[in-house]
Amino acid sequence: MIECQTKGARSLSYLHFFLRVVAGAAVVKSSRSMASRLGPRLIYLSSVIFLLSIFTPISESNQFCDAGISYGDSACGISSSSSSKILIKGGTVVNAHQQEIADVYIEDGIIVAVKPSIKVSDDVTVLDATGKFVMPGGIDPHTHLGMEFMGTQSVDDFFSGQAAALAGGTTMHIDFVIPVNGSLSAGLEAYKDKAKKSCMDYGFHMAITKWDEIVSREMEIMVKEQGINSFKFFMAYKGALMINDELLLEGLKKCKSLGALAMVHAENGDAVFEGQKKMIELGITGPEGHALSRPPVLEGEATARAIRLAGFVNTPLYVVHVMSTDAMEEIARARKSGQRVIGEPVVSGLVLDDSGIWDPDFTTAAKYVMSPPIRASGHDKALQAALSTGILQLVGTDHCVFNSTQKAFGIDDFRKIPNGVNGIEERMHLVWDTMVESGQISVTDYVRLTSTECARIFNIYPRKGAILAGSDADIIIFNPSSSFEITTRSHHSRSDTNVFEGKRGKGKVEVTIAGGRVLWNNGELNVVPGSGKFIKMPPYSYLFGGIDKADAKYLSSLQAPVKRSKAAT
Ligand SMILES: NC(=O)NCCC(=O)O
Ligand SMILES: [Zn+2]
Ligand SMILES: [Zn+2]
Repeated sequence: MIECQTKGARSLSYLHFFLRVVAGAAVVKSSRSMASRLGPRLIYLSSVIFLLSIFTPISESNQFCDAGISYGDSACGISSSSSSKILIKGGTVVNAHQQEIADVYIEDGIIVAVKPSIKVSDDVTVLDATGKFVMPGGIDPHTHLGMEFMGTQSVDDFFSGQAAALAGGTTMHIDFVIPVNGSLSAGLEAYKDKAKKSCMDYGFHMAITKWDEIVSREMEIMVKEQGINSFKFFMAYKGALMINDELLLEGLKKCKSLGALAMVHAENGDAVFEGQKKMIELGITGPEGHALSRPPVLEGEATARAIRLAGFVNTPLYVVHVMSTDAMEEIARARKSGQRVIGEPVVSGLVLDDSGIWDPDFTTAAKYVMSPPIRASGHDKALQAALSTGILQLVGTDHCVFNSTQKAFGIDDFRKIPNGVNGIEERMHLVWDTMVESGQISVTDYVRLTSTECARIFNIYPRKGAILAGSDADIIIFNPSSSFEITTRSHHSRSDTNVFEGKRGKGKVEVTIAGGRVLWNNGELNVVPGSGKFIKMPPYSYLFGGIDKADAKYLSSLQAPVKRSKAAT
């Protein structure tokens, strides 16, 4: 059991309790002596004290309750510490490069020391982590909170989605800004507004949905002034977000010139459109039509095309939500040839197969509709193997949740089912159980795949993704001997369904510390809207190192004179 309240926090609670008792007594006494000389003034004074004592927060969880939201039974009582000094004692501290038994001392949101036997004063909150892993909080590279998509909006916003993330051990996420009518700056303003209610740190990628001089200039502003270092190109969603090869080429060149990472949703959108028409003509209108209309070959084709175009421009490429063996093998081939390609599987693709989408119950089947689709059994295992051998580099979620009422927009036509599934709360547990418990990866690999590699790729390491002196205090305490179970009843998402319903496994995130505060502690969530920070991500991550040398070599090879003999007349 984890010790949680500091002496300071306890005495604050006692003081609060005392204040309430005194003020309450004063109200009673003054009402009894109403006829006395001081009556009206005393009534006024004591009533003010009494009201103040009622509305003075005991802990931040009161603000959480004021927001009209509660998670768990005791979220509105005295819960986690708000101390700015925390000592995590006796755990196994795991970084991507090593693990060691050590204490971790935190002050004002920053890790101050990581070493054995740290001594602290009485005002420090002490968390005993003996027998447990102390790891960097998860970083989810791929989310869509409050996303306007397919005529509706994903139900988890920057508060509920982040609260769910924290309950599952994730302390930062990177969301995709969607431009407004192609305008990046209008899109960014809209997302800054959505993110005002954040209760944990976040960053932004930016989607590119049209091309002109203004967009090109706005990309520069995003990178140089707004802390965005990655741009996503949707090769699918014809008639909505989809771009063509010409735009992709322009975008790749611009990304390279800015040191920004190009990302692709790789599916052949024209062929998907054809596939959808074919299914409807055949009378296949249910959710299974979604999977049948966009088979793995279309994901493989688009992945190969994006890789070749990025190779042609010589700029790094990040392939989001790799769902099939077809796409994964294209990435493997490119990496083997020396090309800088990052592959991101998502937790739904790693642990689920397509059986759900064939369920006879529409609500059940529709909840699995996402793009690219969750594939037939076999792809999941291949993606796990690719992750464990370094072909794929990090795990995201693509958390983009629509409830069963929204999914029912497509009851007669699978093309109208909003695409997206959950995962932000479940990723850390499912990756542990699937990959570490099965012996496919080590604990240090787990940290790399769920946190460190994301921080490196998006150029915020070691501020994020590490337990080192000077890093942000985003930390989880993970009990490998405990267990988890996923249910819609107990999850923190606003959705009324969960694609991982009923999954159980070993390991449990017992404590989540974000920004140096204990926000999740043994089933109690203690979050404050507006407390999360936007994390600026600078350009030119490690993926760009040496690109200029390769370019220079290529250019000089072009300048070698070609000797031709004069043609006979
Ligand atoms: N993946 C999905 O189905 N929905 C979210 C948008 C996207 O990433 O394509
Ligand atoms: Zn996508
Ligand atoms: Zn996505």
